Amino acid sequence: MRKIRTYNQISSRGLDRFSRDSYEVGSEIAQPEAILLRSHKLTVDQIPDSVNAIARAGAGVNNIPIDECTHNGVVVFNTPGANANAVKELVLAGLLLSSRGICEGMQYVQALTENDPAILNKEVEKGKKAYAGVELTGKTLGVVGLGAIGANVANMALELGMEVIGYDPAISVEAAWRLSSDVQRAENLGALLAKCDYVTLHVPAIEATKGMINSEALSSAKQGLKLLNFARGEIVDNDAMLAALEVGKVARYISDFPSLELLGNDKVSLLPHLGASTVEAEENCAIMGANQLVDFLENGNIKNSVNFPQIRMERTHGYRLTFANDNVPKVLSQVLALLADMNINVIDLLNKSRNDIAYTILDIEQQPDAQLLAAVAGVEHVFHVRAV
Ligand SMILES: NC(=O)c1ccc[n+]([C@@H]2O[C@H](COP(=O)([O-])OP(=O)(O)OC[C@H]3O[C@@H](n4cnc5c(N)ncnc54)[C@H](O)[C@@H]3O)[C@@H](O)[C@H]2O)c1
Ligand SMILES: O=C(O)[C@H](O)COP(=O)(O)O
Repeated sequence: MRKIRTYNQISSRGLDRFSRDSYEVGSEIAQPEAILLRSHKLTVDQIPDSVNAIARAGAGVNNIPIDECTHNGVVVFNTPGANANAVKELVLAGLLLSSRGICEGMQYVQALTENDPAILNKEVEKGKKAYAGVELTGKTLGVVGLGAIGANVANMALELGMEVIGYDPAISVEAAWRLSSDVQRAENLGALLAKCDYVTLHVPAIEATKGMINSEALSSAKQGLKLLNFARGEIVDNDAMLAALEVGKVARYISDFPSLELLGNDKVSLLPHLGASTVEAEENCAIMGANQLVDFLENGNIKNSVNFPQIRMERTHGYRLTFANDNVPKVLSQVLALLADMNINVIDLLNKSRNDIAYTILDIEQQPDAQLLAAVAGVEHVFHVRAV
């Protein structure tokens, strides 16, 4: 039986992808071959040597120690785009919440104690002026990060009649294809902030983005900016944000990532990390993550990994082994020479690389035994070998 250790609540539609005959899946499993999780902050000591793969049912992988995984040959997957629509819809709610007195108006109505319908109606009509807002149509939205979510948000905002300016220095070709040509391009973050009434963040939490919304960035913002953060808390410097709210530079901060210093500020609206919490997104992410794990564990194929190359080879009639190595010359030729010396015929092979690592799928005539696996593992620069 293959063992999968789960963390967090994973949709049963995804867990059903692991056939009961071949997989044992649960949150108490010891020595798993793979881990399937959502936002659980995974520590190195929670990744035993038995683990070959980790799937994040979601987009952000800042809760996984990627470098250590790569070093140990552990393939890390995420599920790009699987929850993008859910986040886009909540961004729409965020835009409306920051524009109209929706929550405040609801609180006002809820606090009314009047029993007479006519007087109640009078109070409603008298009170509403305190909660008037502005419309989105005609305003300018800045979208920082134009990947799966950002592109969806940008296109949606155009349909709402907003002007849209995007900033993404590392935009992928696929993301650029998804984006409407009506989205204007900002050369840098400061230029975007200077022109926008609303800014929404959709970048991953990486070194380059942590604290990118700091006092310097906010100083270039238009007075009265409404900032939406459905990306990660650490992308915004909260002290700088509180100072900008104090002087009205930022009129409203909507964030999916509560933190102590933000609690209780009436210009800040906090949600409990709800961006991807829809039935549909949870199912999409769990199904995609589980499918990727199954294909990797059973065939060695890799799709949507954040640390290993994309690779897929059709099964042949032979036996399969896979290995990962430092991306340096002569490793593959040494493994092939070793097979030749052992008189083992190769049926098919595929080799791909990504940055510093290479990964090979090799179909051979003979079932790989412990001696062969140890011999491949012994080739200099090979750091992970698996019979699949
Ligand atoms: N609130 C939630 O529940 C929720 C749900 C899904 C994703 N997220 C967060 O949103 C992030 C984005 O998700 P996605 O699915 O769109 O990911 P994605 O990988 O499709 O898109 C991220 C984009 O950010 C761009 N980018 C990277 N560095 C940048 C920088 N310095 N400046 C501007 N752009 C930069 C990348 O080029 C890419 O196009 C995730 O990493 C995650 O942290 C949050
Ligand atoms: O990065 C993501 O996909 C989101 O933050 C969703 O996280 P969750 O799966 O824990 O809701």
